[in-house]
Amino acid sequence: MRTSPRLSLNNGVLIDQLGFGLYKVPAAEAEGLVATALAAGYRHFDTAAMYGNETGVARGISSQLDAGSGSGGSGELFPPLSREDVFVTTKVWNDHHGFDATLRAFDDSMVNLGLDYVDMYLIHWPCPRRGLFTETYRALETLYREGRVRAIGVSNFQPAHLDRLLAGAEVVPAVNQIELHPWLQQEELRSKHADLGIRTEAWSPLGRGQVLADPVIQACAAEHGRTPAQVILRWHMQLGNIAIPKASSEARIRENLDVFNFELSARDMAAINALDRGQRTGSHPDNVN
Ligand SMILES: NC(=O)C1=CN([C@@H]2O[C@H](COP(=O)(O)OP(=O)(O)OC[C@H]3O[C@@H](n4cnc5c(N)ncnc54)[C@H](OP(=O)(O)O)[C@@H]3O)[C@@H](O)[C@H]2O)C=CC1
Ligand SMILES: O=C(O)C(=O)[C@@H](O)[C@H](O)C(=O)CO
Repeated sequence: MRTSPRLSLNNGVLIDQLGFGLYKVPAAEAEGLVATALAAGYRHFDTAAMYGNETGVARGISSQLDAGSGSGGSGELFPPLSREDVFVTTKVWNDHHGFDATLRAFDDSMVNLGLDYVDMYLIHWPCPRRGLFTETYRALETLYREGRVRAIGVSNFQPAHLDRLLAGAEVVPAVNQIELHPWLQQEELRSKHADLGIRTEAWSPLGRGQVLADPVIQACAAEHGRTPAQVILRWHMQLGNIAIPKASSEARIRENLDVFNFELSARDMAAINALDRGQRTGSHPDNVN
């Protein structure tokens, strides 16, 4: 059964607020991890052409389609999982910017994923020096109008990139997927997204694991009898972010989804909000081309 609540995107499409990220997961391992995550209750998967694992993600999903979607081995019977229950995001990589190249990249991703449609297609990075993201986005709008993708959006867009995109766009991006965790809280972007009706999606929501050691997070976890990962993911949920943590073991996969039965107080939220130090674990979007 689905565990995460769903949020409505700006076109009414629903997305699970907590999904599963697949960066640096080899295709052969993706199959097993996706199957494990589905059995645990995840229904939202974040991949990309650049991750090289779309075929493994597809195999993991199809291994569970029409199978009982058990949520914990209790022997209960659940309805079979169908394609419509699963939300799959993939992304066009930087070397396929441009209208025709993006349409070709999308076709390749569809073949890899073996799907009739993709739930969400994103521009992975704006690549400002290539100067092609508006043209790339026109290809996404075409795919959206053709019904091949249910929602389109961007990733790693800075405020100026969004302004430039929106000046010529017909479809407001459904999400901007950005690096976001307690050490990099992206307040300016979050408030711009809220004004524009764009959902904020947090990549590296655990700061690639680095933020787990933060003493404030550790103290909060001890106080609630939770793990540091659960505290950080709960913080994301209470802020209204979509978050896509990656994990490599069944125990962590389940732990990260088990965040919907406790609440951080206003004091906890304020203490975590005070941890922002503008610290990236990945590249600055202006430097990726
Ligand atoms: N659009 C973009 O440009 C980007 C998108 N992404 C997306 O975001 C996803 C998540 O980001 P990612 O960079 O993977 O980083 P995360 O913040 O999700 O952290 C993942 C790291 O935390 C560890 N971890 C996960 N859960 C736990 C836990 N419960 N306890 C202890 N350690 C834990 C993992 O270890 P282990 O794996 O060993 O379990 C891994 O080392 C990616 O997989 C990808 O889908 C990421 C980067 C850029
Ligand atoms: O994971 C992704 O989707 C990425 O694009 C990156 O992790 C990226 O390659 C990066 O952060 C490099 O610093």
